[in-house]
Formats: sequence, structure tokens, C-alpha cells
Amino acid sequence: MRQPLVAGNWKMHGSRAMARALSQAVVRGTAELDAIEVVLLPPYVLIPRVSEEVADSAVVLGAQNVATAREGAFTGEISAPMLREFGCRYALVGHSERRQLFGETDALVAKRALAALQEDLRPIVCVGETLAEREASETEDVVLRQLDAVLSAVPEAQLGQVVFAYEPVWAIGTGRTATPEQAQAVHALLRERLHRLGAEIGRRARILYGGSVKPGNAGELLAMPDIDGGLIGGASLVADDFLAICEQAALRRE
Ligand SMILES: O=C(CO)COP(=O)(O)O
Repeated sequence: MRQPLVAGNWKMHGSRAMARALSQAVVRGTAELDAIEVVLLPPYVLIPRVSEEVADSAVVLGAQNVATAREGAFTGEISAPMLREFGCRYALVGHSERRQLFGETDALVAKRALAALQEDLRPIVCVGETLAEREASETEDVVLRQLDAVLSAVPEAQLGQVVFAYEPVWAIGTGRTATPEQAQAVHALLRERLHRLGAEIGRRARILYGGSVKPGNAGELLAMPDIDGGLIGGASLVADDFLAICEQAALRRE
């Protein structure tokens, strides 16, 4: 059985005071939820603060991106060894905002995933189509192209460390969620592709859904057979909402 994972992507939100209060609330509220893995993805500068708050808990820390190199002349980038030193275990790569607003290509995303793995940082690889691509019936081509770019770069032995996330761009921050059936169809497609690399890889890979997940829709999404957790944006900034989603994910396991 795959352990459900709920990750809160804070995006570019927060302050030291907010990070402290929100992490404390998440630590307290998830203390009994040992069936699931809970990951917080604060902005880089808040990582040390969140790290202190989650230190004695099961809550895991991650970053929203990671550099392709270990060190060097890469102004504005943060490397995997730096993130590890500050307690991160995960890093998002290929979030649609990085792809769309900052021009990150499939090749760059694959390099970031590889750089993370080399430092024992688990990449959460995001894929997803835009509304125009969905309406042009290109969803399958787009998500498989994005997935294949990473699969072809990562050694098979390390694929078990990778988490995948399907985030349809049209559902992010819009209040418009994919229906559970729409999401399940893409998750099944991604899993089938992973399965081709090995039955065990397909069976064990965790594939999260993201895009306007809220307490009110999390249960039906997480009830789908190939949805193994959530990548939560807006609702992860509200402790009660995030905790309610974590509770729904814990039910999936039982
Ligand atoms: O992009 C997301 C998480 O990475 C989803 O954001 P929202 O939950 O705000 O739609």
C-alpha cells in the first residue's frame, strides 16, 4: 500500500510569524495522523524557521525548487546540499508556475530532479496541461511528454525516490477542480507509464493531485484508486483547511 502524502505548497506567501504559527498548528494537528506523510514547502527564506518548528515531529520539510548544480555562479538559485543542510527532504520540480512564468523547460526540470536525487532529496515532479491543451485534446501527450523527460534522465534504481504530482494548470488557484474522474484518468495514465518501467515501480509510485483542493472536495479526490495524496496551494495557508485535508487523506489509508 502506498502511504498517502499531503504537501502544502505555500508558494510566495508568509512571514516569520506566520510560518511559526502555521507550522506549529500543523505539527499539533497531525500528531496523531501517523498513517500519512505531511510535507511543508515554504519559501526558501522561511525554511530555517519551519525547520525549527517541525524538528521534533513527523512533519517533513521541503523546498519549492532546487538548482541543477551543487554550487557555483548561479545567482538566485539554491542547491540541493544547501536544502539538505537546512533539513529538507523533498523539493518540488517543474511546478507549472515555474514552467509558465519562468520558462522552465522539460529538460531543465529533468536536470533539477536528477540534482535533487544525487543529494538524497526527493523530487516531487509536477506535470499538467493548460486549458488550451485540454480543449485541444492534448492532455495525454503533454503530461506524458513532461513525465518522460524526467523518466529518461533518472536512473531506474532511483525512481522509487520520486513522487509525482498531476496539477492541471486550469485548476490551480482558480477554484475550478478537476472532477475525481478527470483526475483519476490522468493518474491512471501516468501510473501505466511508470508500470511499463517495472511492475514494482508502477505499483509503488505515489502520484499526488493538485489544483484547488479544499476540505470540501478532498475526500472524493482522495477516494480515487490512483490518487495517493494532495499538493495543496491556497488551502495549505489556512491551518484548519490543511488539517481537514490531512484527515481525509488519513481515512484513505484505513
Ligand atoms: O499549485 C498548487 C499546489 O502546488 C495548487 O494550488 P491551489 O491549491 O491554490 O489551486
